Amino acid sequence: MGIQLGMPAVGPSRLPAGSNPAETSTPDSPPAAGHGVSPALSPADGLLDRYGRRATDMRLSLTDKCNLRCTYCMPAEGLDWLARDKVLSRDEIVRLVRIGVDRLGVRELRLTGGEPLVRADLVEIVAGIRANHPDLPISLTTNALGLDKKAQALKDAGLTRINVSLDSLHPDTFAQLTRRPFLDRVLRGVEEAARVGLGLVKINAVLMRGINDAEAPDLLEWAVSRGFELRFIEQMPLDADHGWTRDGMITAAEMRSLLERDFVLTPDPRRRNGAPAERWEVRRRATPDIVAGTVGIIASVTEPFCADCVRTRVTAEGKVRSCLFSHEETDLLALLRSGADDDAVLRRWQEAMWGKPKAHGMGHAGLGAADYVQPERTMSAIGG
Ligand SMILES: Nc1nc2c(ncn2[C@@H]2O[C@H](COP(=O)(O)OP(=O)(O)OP(=O)(O)O)[C@@H](O)[C@H]2O)c(=O)[nH]1
Ligand SMILES: C[S@@+](CC[C@H](N)C(=O)[O-])C[C@H]1O[C@@H](n2cnc3c(N)ncnc32)[C@H](O)[C@@H]1O
Ligand code: SF4
Ligand code: SF4
Repeated sequence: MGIQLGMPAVGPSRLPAGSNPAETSTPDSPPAAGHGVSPALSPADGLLDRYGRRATDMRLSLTDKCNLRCTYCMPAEGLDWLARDKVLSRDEIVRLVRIGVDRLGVRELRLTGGEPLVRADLVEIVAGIRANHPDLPISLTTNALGLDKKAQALKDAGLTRINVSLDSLHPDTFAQLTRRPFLDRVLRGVEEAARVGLGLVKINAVLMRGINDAEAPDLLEWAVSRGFELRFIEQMPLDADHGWTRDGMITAAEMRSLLERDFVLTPDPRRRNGAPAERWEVRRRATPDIVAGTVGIIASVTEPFCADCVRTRVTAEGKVRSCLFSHEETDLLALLRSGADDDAVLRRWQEAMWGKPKAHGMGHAGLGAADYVQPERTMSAIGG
């Protein structure tokens, strides 16, 4: 192992049995070196952090642009979009993924944004990554606008799976939440993704009090009857309008009780493996002996999963964010463009991840707590 400079062994395999230093019951301060002071890590250490977590799930934002304006994410007027030359090019993306996978232990890739489908070279990006990594799971999180025209090409290029964000099946509610009247187009995109075999299709829905919360059981019925896996998401304080409140948010517990109107939920026995979604088997009340499908609940606020976090994020500008809620970023794009070799890039990436906060961008979990400071970037600019 490459940890030197008197650093204690902190990798997961070297932790005391039964303990995880990222659990909220442990002290807020890191177990070793202060923030920014990283030990000499070898490539074999991968994307290890001070709390012993190792990131294997790379989430790469392809653009900050989007054609929707979801109220919990973007302001109505949009944002100041990045100039094209400030954004990772296809070749830079392919190279970063290669370094992550071949050198740093990345085992799955999520392409996100902004809206990844607005990138004209999306199919070429997927094909370029797939050419290097025949077995890498590559998934896309998208609002599905225009997916009906691109789904087959994406499948052919090597995309494995898709997550579509869809908060309502009612045109008016959809338009209220996204500030755009495009429900039909999104539904066409979802259907085409399923048709070409970009499955298992997952659907992401953020529940907003008084807007789409009452629709939760209908959304679930729609999803399970089509073989989709729906995930309900607690709203996080990452919106441009700073409109989030703890009381306004629909909690995971509320979500479960909303669904109980029509369904019985029982814990899914499969392992969670650090995934944001806690999964439940779904049975309709009318046919309680038949498992109709699965639902996931993503309780980032009330039931945080930071202790098992395996995610590393790279923004469209090529900056590493070790946590969704980080206040620090590490520029890899400038390094790539300076002619640096792969070793230099991977070292910088490792240093960034070593400084990963314990939870929610802080030394403890607590979205919306008195000491929580919302990051400057919105969810769309981070890469959700
Ligand atoms: N707090 C927190 N929330 C996250 C994180 N990653 C994802 N989420 C939340 O989970 C939602 C769904 O993320 P997706 O990228 O669609 O999918 P996923 O759940 O990570 O992955 P799969 O189940 O493998 O498709 C996001 O919109 C976020 O709200 C994370 O690292 N931290
Ligand atoms: C930022 S979007 C990027 C990809 C694509 N535009 C989409 O909407 O799927 C990724 C995910 O973040 C979620 N999201 C955005 N803002 C959020 C917030 N404040 N709290 C929780 N989830 C949020 C969206 O619902 C979406 O599922
Ligand atoms: S959640 Fe996705 S679709 Fe909605 S505004 Fe944000 S980036 Fe766009
Ligand atoms: S908030 Fe940060 S540490 Fe927690 S799960 Fe998300 S990215 Fe990981």
